[in-house]
Amino acid sequence: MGFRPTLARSSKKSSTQWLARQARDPFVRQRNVPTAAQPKERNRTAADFATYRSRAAFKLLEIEEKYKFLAPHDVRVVVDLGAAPGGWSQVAAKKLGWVERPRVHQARLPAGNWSDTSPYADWDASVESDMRMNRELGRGRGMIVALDLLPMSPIPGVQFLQQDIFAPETDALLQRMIADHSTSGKADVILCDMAANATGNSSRDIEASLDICKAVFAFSECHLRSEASIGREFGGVLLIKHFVHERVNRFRDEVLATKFRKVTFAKPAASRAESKEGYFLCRGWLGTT
Ligand SMILES: C[S@@+](CC[C@H](N)C(=O)[O-])C[C@H]1O[C@@H](n2cnc3c(N)ncnc32)[C@H](O)[C@@H]1O
Repeated sequence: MGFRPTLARSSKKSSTQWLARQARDPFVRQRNVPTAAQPKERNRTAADFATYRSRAAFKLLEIEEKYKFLAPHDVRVVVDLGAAPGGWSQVAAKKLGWVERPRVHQARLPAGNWSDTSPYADWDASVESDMRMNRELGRGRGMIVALDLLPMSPIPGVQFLQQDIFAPETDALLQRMIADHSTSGKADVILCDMAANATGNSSRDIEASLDICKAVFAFSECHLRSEASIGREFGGVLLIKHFVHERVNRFRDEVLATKFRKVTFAKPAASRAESKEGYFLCRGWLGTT
């Protein structure tokens, strides 16, 4: 059913603003009115809006179109942290040459207490069948390793792990997934669009954003390809969402900027102006010395 602006009149101010914003949002309009006149956001076509699962996909597309860090042919393993519902994974898989078709694959860990006894048995079987299917499909180079707390429906070229980034076993599980697709055991690109639920308390929200940035940086320290580790000219890339704040900028200056050749701030047009989110694109991981 299409969006009805009359609803806004009987609502409170905040919901009125929300409804009006939804009405202007080309991604939402496309989803609500699939057969109506097709909107365009900058150079996006209606097909683009129909293709991706989230408006977040357009943020990654914009940053990627400008900096082309997924395009190089030696980018084969991309980790997508905070991936659900899957827009960024779709973009990354496409950039690696995967084509979305009805036949899909997905590696999922067994639910329940898999970590208590022999967590890897079922999983190994699932990864093996995944890889066989990839070979049969013969499409795309490399793999996207995606993680989220929430479930995510399958995308070709994407292996998904439903898990908390902060859980102690997550690192080892992601490491196994990366190693399955990379001879060096390292990821070429790490993406993080992860966000904790906003509390409305800005210092708590900043704290949560910093916690995520620190956890993802620690993960990158172990799993991102460096110039030395891989004998390539340019080290790996980390794209990380954050809430814009001077404390986070300090983290950029004191941590990110010392470990990457170049750190660039990005605020794509697809990110709402009123949102405090921004992205750090960190290129050229120098490695740990
Ligand atoms: C903005 S959404 C990501 C949208 C995604 N990039 C896309 O294009 O569809 C942020 C995601 O981070 C996930 N998330 C938040 N905290 C997390 C955590 N501790 N571990 C794993 N995922 C988390 C949320 O479940 C949510 O799906």
